[in-house]
Amino acid sequence: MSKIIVALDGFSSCGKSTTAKRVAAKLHYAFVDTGAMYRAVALYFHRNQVDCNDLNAIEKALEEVHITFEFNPERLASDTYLNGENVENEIRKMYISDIVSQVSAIPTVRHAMVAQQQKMGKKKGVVMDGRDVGTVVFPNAEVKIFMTADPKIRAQRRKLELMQKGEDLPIEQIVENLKIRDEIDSNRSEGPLKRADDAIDLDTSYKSMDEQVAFVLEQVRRVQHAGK
Ligand SMILES: Nc1ncnc2c1ncn2[C@@H]1O[C@H](COP(=O)(O)OP(=O)(O)OP(=O)(O)O)[C@@H](O)[C@H]1O
Ligand SMILES: Nc1ccn([C@@H]2O[C@H](COP(=O)(O)O)[C@@H](O)[C@H]2O)c(=O)n1
Repeated sequence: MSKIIVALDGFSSCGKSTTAKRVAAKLHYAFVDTGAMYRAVALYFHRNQVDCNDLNAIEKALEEVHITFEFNPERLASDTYLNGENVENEIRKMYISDIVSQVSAIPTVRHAMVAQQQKMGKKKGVVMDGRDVGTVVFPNAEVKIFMTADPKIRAQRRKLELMQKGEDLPIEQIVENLKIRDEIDSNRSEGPLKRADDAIDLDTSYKSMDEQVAFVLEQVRRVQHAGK
């Protein structure tokens, strides 16, 4: 069976990454969490006080940012590394969620990340999740899914996840963060969050994780059988 590209885009906290991870494992494909890349850049900018309005400083900083993924056998998933440091936990914290959309809206940042993502998917056999995978990174991806979910359900799921990681935040703060991020992500000039015309919709509000994964796998099988 020839390898394809599976693009999962959509709003924050709809279940893109967890679904993509499981689909990739089932297909023996690579999984790329593009959000983790933007979060790692945001962490670097935060730590080094990079001025988001200073193009020279941004370009210089991006030369210093090296993002890699390494499989963690304890989590059975890949951890994100920034210049050799495991930043997987740090980039998921709320202070990064609060700044990442400002950083990811900078065109120079997007150009650098998109180029890396395109390299990662060059040989196909990849499941990639994000906001612009089916529109900008791989407009010819064989399977494109656009994920949505009720904002209250998304916030509740994220609250539970953060609690499990030791961050107990009021639901209102999480709702606000998701709302602001979706707004900035949808309205930026470069690579905005947008449903590709040929994407298939998946509303995860009342779906189980298994159902989500099965839905995506069904689309993959359909495309693979059609192309045989
Ligand atoms: N169908 C589901 N039922 C219950 N919980 C779910 C479901 N789908 C996803 N979740 C949970 O919701 C949370 C958010 O999921 P996930 O991180 O995959 O979303 P995402 O779309 O990748 O978010 P983001 O874009 O913010 O990274 C996770 O804790 C995940 O386990
Ligand atoms: N393709 C992408 C992926 C993500 N972003 C930005 O990163 C933020 C964090 O992403 P998560 O998937 O971890 O929530 C997101 O809010 C976007 O600002 C992006 O721009 N493009």
